[in-house]
This record gives sequence, structure tokens and C-alpha cells, in this order.
Amino acid sequence: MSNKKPLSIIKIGGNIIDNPNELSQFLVDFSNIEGNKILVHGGGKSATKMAQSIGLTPQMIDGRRITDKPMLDVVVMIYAGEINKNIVAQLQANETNAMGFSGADGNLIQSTKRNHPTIDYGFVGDVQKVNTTLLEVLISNGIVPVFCAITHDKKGQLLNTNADTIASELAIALSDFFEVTLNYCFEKAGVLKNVEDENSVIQQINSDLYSKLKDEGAIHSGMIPKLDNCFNSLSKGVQKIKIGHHSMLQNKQALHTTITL
Ligand SMILES: Nc1ncnc2c1ncn2[C@@H]1O[C@H](COP(=O)(O)OP(=O)(O)O)[C@@H](O)[C@H]1O
Ligand SMILES: CC(=O)N[C@@H](CCC(=O)OP(=O)(O)O)C(=O)O
Repeated sequence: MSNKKPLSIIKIGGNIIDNPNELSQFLVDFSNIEGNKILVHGGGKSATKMAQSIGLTPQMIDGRRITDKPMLDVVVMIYAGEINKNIVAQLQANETNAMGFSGADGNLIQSTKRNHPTIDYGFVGDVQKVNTTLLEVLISNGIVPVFCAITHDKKGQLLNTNADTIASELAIALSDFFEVTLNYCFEKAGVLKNVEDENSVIQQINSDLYSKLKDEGAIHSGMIPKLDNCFNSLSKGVQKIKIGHHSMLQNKQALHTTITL
């Protein structure tokens, strides 16, 4: 038996954030989780809307946003500003002592600008290092860290980083110190056999079943990087990973998908 303390890392995505009722219900469920916890939020949908409203044309490749300078300005304002600060304020209203962070704050998450042989992703970061020392101090003092999808390169440059990947990299780095459960919450009940049918939740998925369903086209778009992150985290020491609707956080009977290697 491990004597590490449990830590829940919860990630929420754009569809929950974009729906004020759903978001406030989620934040109540999140506040009711006992023990050590971290929240990671995306917000891709809000950033896309804002970018379009000022005449930019959003572009995603393999679940990653092409981020030129004007788009970087938008995502910093939306993720590190509007969304992060509103979530922290709502958590404070729920008596949860949250603190909002980008990766630059306290050098919590350092990344390097993505260097792809054929695609110029622009200001997109791949995580290199997590400041686990500072995170441990914060968590052990009862602070609930709330991360947005912005990191930095330690040379003064902010970088846009997929929020699923941030959750996964935090989980990997912190599993040396905690017994980590990683929960990906989104608008559906789990990974579905048929994306149109909420009753087709796959209760357990391993890498073989994932490859098969991906080849058949049953798993596609944003679910691909999410599951790639899950298998990467499990192979690097994260103890437990679940994907599902946020009702699974409070109701242990709620259907969801557990990821296994
Ligand atoms: N088999 C599947 N089961 C559930 N969702 C799927 C599946 N295949 C593709 N998806 C899509 O993946 C999306 C979730 O990925 P993403 O949009 O990145 O989530 P998030 O809201 O967490 O950012 C769902 O909204 C759904 O449209
Ligand atoms: C590089 C990159 O793709 N960054 C993401 C970060 C936000 C995110 O991941 O938001 P969701 O969880 O709501 O999808 C983006 O700008 O869309």
C-alpha cells in the first residue's frame, strides 16, 4: 500500500465553460470534493468565438490551435484573464480557497515552443517542467490551484498549451508525491461507442480497444488527443484516470469511462 496522500486533478473543457449554468453546477460539485485537488480549465470554444468576433480565423490541427501573435493575445485574455478569474471568484463564493495560475506564475509550468518539421503552430508550448515544490507547498496549505491553458518558456514568452495536456503533465509530475486520480469532465457521459448515443458509454477502454475504435472512426476529433494524453499519463505513473460528465465527481454510480493500459 502506498502512503502517498490522494490528489484529484480535474480538467474541464470548453463546452462546460461556455454554459454558465453547467459551469456553476460543476463548480459546486468540484467544491464538494474532499481532500487535495487541482482544477485545470480549457476554454477553446470561448476563444474561438472571441477570435471570430474580431475578424481572426481560428485554425486547429490535431486538436491544437495554430496560435499567431493576434491569436495569442486573444487566448491570454480569455484563458488567463476572463475565464480563470471568474472561476476563482465562483470557487471563493463556494468557500473553496482557489488561486488562479498560468504556467508563468511561480514558474509553475515551463514549456518550449513547439518545433514541428512541417507545421508552424506559432506560439504553442509543449510542457517541459512542473514546479512540484511550489505546488506541494500550496496544496499542503489548503490552497486549490486553478490552472489555465497558458504556459511560458522562461525567456519571457507566453505559450498556448492544450488544457488536456496540462492536466496530464501535472498528473505525471505530481504522482511522485501523491496518489493521483485524473478526471476529464466534459459534456458527455464518457467515451461513447456511438458519439450520437449517450447510452453507449464504454465503461473501460485500453489501448487496443482505442486503436480499433479510432481506426473505425468511432473515436475522432478532440477525443483523440484526450485519450493519447490518458495513455501517456498511465504509462508514467498516474494511478487512475476517468472520462465522463462532471456528475461522476459526486455520484459514484454515474456512468463513466475508466482508462487502462
Ligand atoms: N467516441 C467518442 N465519445 C465521446 N466523444 C467523442 C468521441 N469521439 C469524438 N468525440 C468528441 O470529442 C469531444 C471532446 O473533446 P474536446 O472537444 O477536446 O473536449 P473538451 O470539452 O474536454 O475540450 C466531444 O465533444 C465529442 O464531440
Ligand atoms: C494549443 C491549444 O490547442 N490550446 C488550446 C487551449 C485551450 C483548451 O485546450 O481548451 P479546451 O479544453 O476547451 O479544448 C486552445 O487554444 O484551444
